[in-house]
Parts: sequence; C-alpha cells; structure tokens
Amino acid sequence: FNVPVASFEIRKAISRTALKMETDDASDANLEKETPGSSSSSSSSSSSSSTHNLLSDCPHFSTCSGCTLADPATSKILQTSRSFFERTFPDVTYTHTQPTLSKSWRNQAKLATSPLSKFKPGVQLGLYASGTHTLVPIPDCSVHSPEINSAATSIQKATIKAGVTSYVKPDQSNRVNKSGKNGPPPTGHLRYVQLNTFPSSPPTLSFVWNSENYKSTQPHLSRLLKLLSPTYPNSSIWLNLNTSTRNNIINNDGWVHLKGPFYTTYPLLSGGNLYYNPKVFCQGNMEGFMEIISRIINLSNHGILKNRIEKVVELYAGVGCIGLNLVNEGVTGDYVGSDVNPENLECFMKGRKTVKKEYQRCEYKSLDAGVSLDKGLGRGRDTLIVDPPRMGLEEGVLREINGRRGEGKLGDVRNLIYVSCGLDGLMRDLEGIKKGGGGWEVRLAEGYVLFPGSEHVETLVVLTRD
Ligand SMILES: C[S@@+](CC[C@H](N)C(=O)[O-])C[C@H]1O[C@@H](n2cnc3c(N)ncnc32)[C@H](O)[C@@H]1O
Repeated sequence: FNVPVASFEIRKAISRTALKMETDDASDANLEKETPGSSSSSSSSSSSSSTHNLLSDCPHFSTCSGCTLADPATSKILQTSRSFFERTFPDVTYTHTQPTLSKSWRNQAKLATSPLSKFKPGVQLGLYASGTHTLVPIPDCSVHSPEINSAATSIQKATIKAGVTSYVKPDQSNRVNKSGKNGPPPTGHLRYVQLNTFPSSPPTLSFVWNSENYKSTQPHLSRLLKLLSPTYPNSSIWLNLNTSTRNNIINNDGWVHLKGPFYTTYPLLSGGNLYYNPKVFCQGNMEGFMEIISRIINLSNHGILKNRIEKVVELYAGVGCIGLNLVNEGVTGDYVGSDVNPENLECFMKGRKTVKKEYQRCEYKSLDAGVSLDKGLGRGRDTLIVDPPRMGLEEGVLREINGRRGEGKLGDVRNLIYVSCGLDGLMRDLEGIKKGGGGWEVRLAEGYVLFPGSEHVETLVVLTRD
C-alpha cells in the first residue's frame, strides 16, 4: 500500500517551517508539566543551519526548561519511534512531519508563580527551571501565542496593585522538623495561571488559588479581576481552588466559573464549532492537531483503509475534537463517542448542534473506555478510534482489540485508528496488538512533531483487519 505525506525527511519539513517564520521559535511545552522540571513537549530533527531558525533566537532558550532541544536533529524520541516501527513492523514505512509553524503555536499554557520580591506583594509568572522550584520568567516565549504572553504580562502587573502574593511552599526538608512536628504550611494566594487562547475568542484566564473557598480568596481576587477587566472585558474567567500540598497543578473538583462565557469555541475544519472550558482536556497545539484530523478524514481517499468507515465508536473522545470533525465531513453518519470526564458531555452536545444538519446523528456517553465496551458501545461498529492519555490503552480495551474478528465486544471492528500522545504507551500497546489474536495489520504510522523543541511526538497509527 501507499504511504503518503512527507517522507522521513524532517529536515525538509523544518526548512519549510523556517521559511515561514518571521523571527524564530523557542520552547515552552514544559508548561504542560505537572511537576516542576519534568519536561514534556516534542521535537524533530534538523541540520545546524535550521537550528538557528528554530530555537536559538528565543531569548529564554538557555534558561527555560520548556524546550530541551537546541537542535531538533538530536531528538531521541523520533529515533526511538522510527527504530520501533522499523523493528516491529518492517513492512511499514514510518514517516514523521512537522506540520505546524515553529513559533506561536501554543494555545494553552500553565504558568507557575513566584514572589516578585521578598517584601512586597506581586507575582511573577514562568516555568520552573529543570528539577527545581526556581522560576524562570518567560515573557517573550516564542512558542506561546502572543495573546498568552501579553495576558501573562498584564496579570503580573495587576498582581502588584491588587496585593496578590505568590504561593510559596516551604522546602520539603523543613516540613517536618526535628521534633517530628509539621513545619510551616505553604503561604500566599496564586499558585498557577492557566491561559487558553483560541483565534476567535478572547483569552480564557484561570487562576489556581491557594484557598479552600471563594470567600477566602477575597478581597485580593476581586481586586485582581477589577484591574484586568478593562483589558479583558469579555474573557472567560475561572478560579481553581487548590490547597493541596502535592504538586498537582489543577484541583479537578475546585473549579469555579467567575465571569464571561462558560464555553469558548474552536472552529471545526469546515464550519461548526468545538466547545471548551478549562474543566476539559484541550490540545496544546490545536492547529497542529487539526492536521492529524485532516489526515484521518482523508484516509479513505488515499487507499490506506481496506474497509470503509461507516459506523464509528470513539473512546477517550474528549469534547469530540476528532469525532465531530469526522461527522461534520460526512466521514461517518453513525458515530458514538465516550470519555470518562463527565464535563465533556455538555461540550460535545453543544458542538453537535453546530455540525451540518444531515450529520447530526451522533451520540455521546460519559463513560470510562472499558465500561463503554462493557456497555456494548463497540458492537456493530466497523471503526474504532482511540486517543488515550499518555500511558496508553487500559487493559480491558486492549484485551477487546485483541479479540478475534467476529467475536467479543469489538468483533465487528475492522479499522482501528490510534492517535497517541505517549510513545511508550503506544509501543507497549502495539506490541500487545501484534502478539494478540485480533489479526491486525498496521497500514500507516506517522509521527507529528506538534511541540517542536522537546522530546515528544504525537503518532497516528492505522490498523485494519479482514
Ligand atoms: C489525550 S486526550 C484526547 C481527547 C480528544 N481526542 C482531544 O483531542 O481533545 C485523552 C482523553 O481521555 C480521557 N480519559 C482519560 N482516562 C480515561 C478512561 N479511563 N476512560 C475514558 N476516557 C479517559 C480524558 O478525559 C481525555 O479527554
């Protein structure tokens, strides 16, 4: 069969990207880190001449932990990925491509805080230096959307006037003193700021606050919002109450909607909208991810699928980012999606109302992936789409995928479309599928460098069976 798209020549992709760049790019993906210092984003490969264009001009590159690869050609993860596919599926040509601009691609950032000064209120925003709690301000980060950078600057300034202080966690070694008693507790107001920027909406600002309840955020939070209001009169503004002493950035049960629209929208590929708020998963590089979705939409046209896509079940479906696009394009007229996060349901339903009328026949369930299959969501479906969290598929799902054709809860499925954001999980799952009894054949494997500058690759794998 025929494998389209770019060849493995990432160099070509990079110089293409470099041509489009006005200044240059940098890093940031580390904003996704749940713990300080652990890096997360992605990358590619290149020659030394493209290095200049990609990373070296970002003023923060040498100190910021967001981008770890000065030269994307040194990306280990792409080598690992290519070797894995060459070794495990020698009949498949693994390709990877860098589909997005290398600058200004990030539409979601989680910025940590630290005190601006020892003696006065005011908070600076940035990322922790690798492996530390030392904050590196990144006001001119090249991979952030410009709206993220300017919102961060506005918030920093407003915290000074509003008397907002930074959350400070005493050094762990001081937490339990010699007498065995707890040391001083964490102090301060603001822990993190999450910023989401979509092209057609004002930025969504979320404040992760070291308070048990709204009342105890006062008067500082209200002062802060008042100061920001002239700059962000129509923004969606959220509070996340998080007093946990662990390193989790967001308290999933701590969301409070403060003002502005409850949802923001991102356009589907051809009319209609996806609906988001900070309670649901959102891709960090939406534009890049849309290229993967376009690829899925066009699979049938490129002779990659042996079987038509008609009836689709999608697990780990989020707000319907992949599914609603497929429905809207008429790729499937019979779709059911599911996700364990109940907040996605309303987002999906709102998005569904915006797809083309003739395609509005699609359903959604708030269910864990394995439970979705137990409840029969996979029965009678010819196509399964999965886009699981980094760790990959849960055991029950993998077991059903490995069930024989015609048997079990996925017995009718003949197309399996796996979108992966975690290479380790994907490799483990594909090893399992190869050894399993499902009779699957890998037809396509493509890496997408959605987070240039860090060790991350998003992978699209298409498998079919007779
Ligand atoms: C990588 S995101 C993909 C979402 C969607 N495809 C998108 O692009 O926005 C993974 C999704 O899996 C969901 N999830 C995590 N664990 C799950 C589980 N055990 N069962 C079902 N969904 C799960 C999360 O809520 C999240 O929406």
